[in-house]
Amino acid sequence: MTIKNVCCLGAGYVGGPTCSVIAYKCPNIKVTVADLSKERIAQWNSEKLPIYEPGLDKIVKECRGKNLFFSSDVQRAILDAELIFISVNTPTKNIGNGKGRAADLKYVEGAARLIAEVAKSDKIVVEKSTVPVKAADSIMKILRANQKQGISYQILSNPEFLAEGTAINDLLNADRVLIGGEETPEGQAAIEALCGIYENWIPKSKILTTNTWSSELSKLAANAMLAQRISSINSLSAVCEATGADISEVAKAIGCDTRIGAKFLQASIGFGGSCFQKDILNLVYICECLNLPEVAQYWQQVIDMNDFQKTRFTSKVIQSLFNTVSGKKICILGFAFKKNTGDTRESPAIHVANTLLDEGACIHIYDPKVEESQIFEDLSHRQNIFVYQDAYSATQGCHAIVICTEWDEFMILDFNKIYEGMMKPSYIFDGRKILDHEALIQIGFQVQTIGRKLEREFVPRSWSTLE
Ligand SMILES: NC(=O)c1ccc[n+]([C@@H]2O[C@H](COP(=O)([O-])OP(=O)(O)OC[C@H]3O[C@@H](n4cnc5c(N)ncnc54)[C@H](O)[C@@H]3O)[C@@H](O)[C@H]2O)c1
Ligand SMILES: O=c1ccn([C@@H]2O[C@H](COP(=O)(O)OP(=O)(O)O[C@H]3O[C@H](CO)[C@@H](O)[C@H](O)[C@H]3O)[C@@H](O)[C@H]2O)c(=O)[nH]1
Repeated sequence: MTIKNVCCLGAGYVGGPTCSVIAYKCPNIKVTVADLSKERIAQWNSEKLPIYEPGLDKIVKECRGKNLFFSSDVQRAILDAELIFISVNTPTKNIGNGKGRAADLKYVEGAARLIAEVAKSDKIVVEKSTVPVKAADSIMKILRANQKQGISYQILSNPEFLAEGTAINDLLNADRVLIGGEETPEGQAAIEALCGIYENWIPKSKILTTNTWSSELSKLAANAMLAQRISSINSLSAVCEATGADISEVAKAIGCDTRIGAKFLQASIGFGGSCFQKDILNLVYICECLNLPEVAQYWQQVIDMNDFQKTRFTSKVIQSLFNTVSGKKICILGFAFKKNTGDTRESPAIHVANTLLDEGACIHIYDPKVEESQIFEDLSHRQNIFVYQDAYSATQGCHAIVICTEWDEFMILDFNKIYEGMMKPSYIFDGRKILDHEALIQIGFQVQTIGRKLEREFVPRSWSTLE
């Protein structure tokens, strides 16, 4: 079966880029991205897209109106499509059973019920959202319980592995595409149909097909393993700070072992983003439900270590500033959870800002891509927050700078100029290990970073030079 008409429910960080790339690579397929939010769809149809992702603008502008459409007419999109991606949000439940841990599947269920209500022909329904193992079973039950005569459904699991900031490259050059489905002839035919879409640009050898449950679990497992590496290296960064070892040197030394590999060993202020914490909590909850408490505790440690790292870093900032930040101006450079995105979900910068505000500090914030309104919303519209449009004005008159996101532009700032405008002693806390610490110390800064002791006696610049 060759698919000619695809729709995607959910025009978010996954649905938008994924379907744009499908449209771009498959000019013969009509792709409609549909969302219940009229506002989000209007943004996708405007000059300024709702998300910032390098390379996305070009692809959307090339395909939009040709074979790529953004629509809030969800019913129409479902009616016309042969294959439907469900790419809706699956946040952590915030009420009831499993509160704070289990994935909330209300939007997935809502999408399934909508398909059941509207569909008038056979549909392949593809789980793109990250879901607990066995979620496809629930979707199938809803669809089949509401099945109209003569209509049949196949459910596939096709988790998405893109990372924000590199989404387009990840989609164009995926390490692998994973498709799980039923082991029946109909299930296999549906898998073949979805493979047919990806084969337009992904080599066959990189398209893995499995049973549905392996596919669902692999997504949670991949995120848990990636986050575990970050927590492991962050735990060692604390040992480095206490001993004089340097975490960058340690990461390089262990990463050279091809069995370990160099990626995802960047010690940091802690991982953020909408996925890692949510998906590990989900895995922990599943393990508890399966009566596997030891396995649940094992993965819970990855999150506990991340919380420890965020708290440890923020405490260091406060302690270094003579154990009080009350009334001090502190500049946070970078508010997104990583560079090259405007996304702030679970950003460690939120933790840093809130803790400093609790201690009475006045916060100056600059991020190249995060909207001012988003920062105020993330910090619950608290007092003493000032958002700037560039790093120089944000740091002016501040006692300290805290680097929370590894934006490239922070590496090439004129720190001599920044130093002149700051209160003395001037502190920099580099939570991303991106700056030239030796050069900053030469300028006169007091510098602290992750995973490396940089203790220097405080000597103001004028005392240290013989004039
Ligand atoms: N953000 C990522 O980098 C990433 C990567 C891989 C997987 N995922 C997973 O993909 C899923 C989506 O994540 P996201 O970041 O794109 O979420 P998002 O919040 O950006 O977007 C979800 C969209 O779904 C819409 N929606 C909800 N119910 C709907 C319905 N019934 N019909 C149509 N639209 C509906 C919402 O209005 C929202 O715009 C999640 O399960 C997430 O875990 C995310
Ligand atoms: O060595 C590293 C790598 C990452 N991070 C941090 O970890 C977080 C997550 O980064 P990253 O994984 O690059 O971005 P995400 O967009 O959250 O992508 C993750 O989550 C997605 C959603 O499930 C998956 O699809 C991706 O494969 C997975 O990498 C960010 O705060 C990074 O700064 C580190 O601290 N050190």
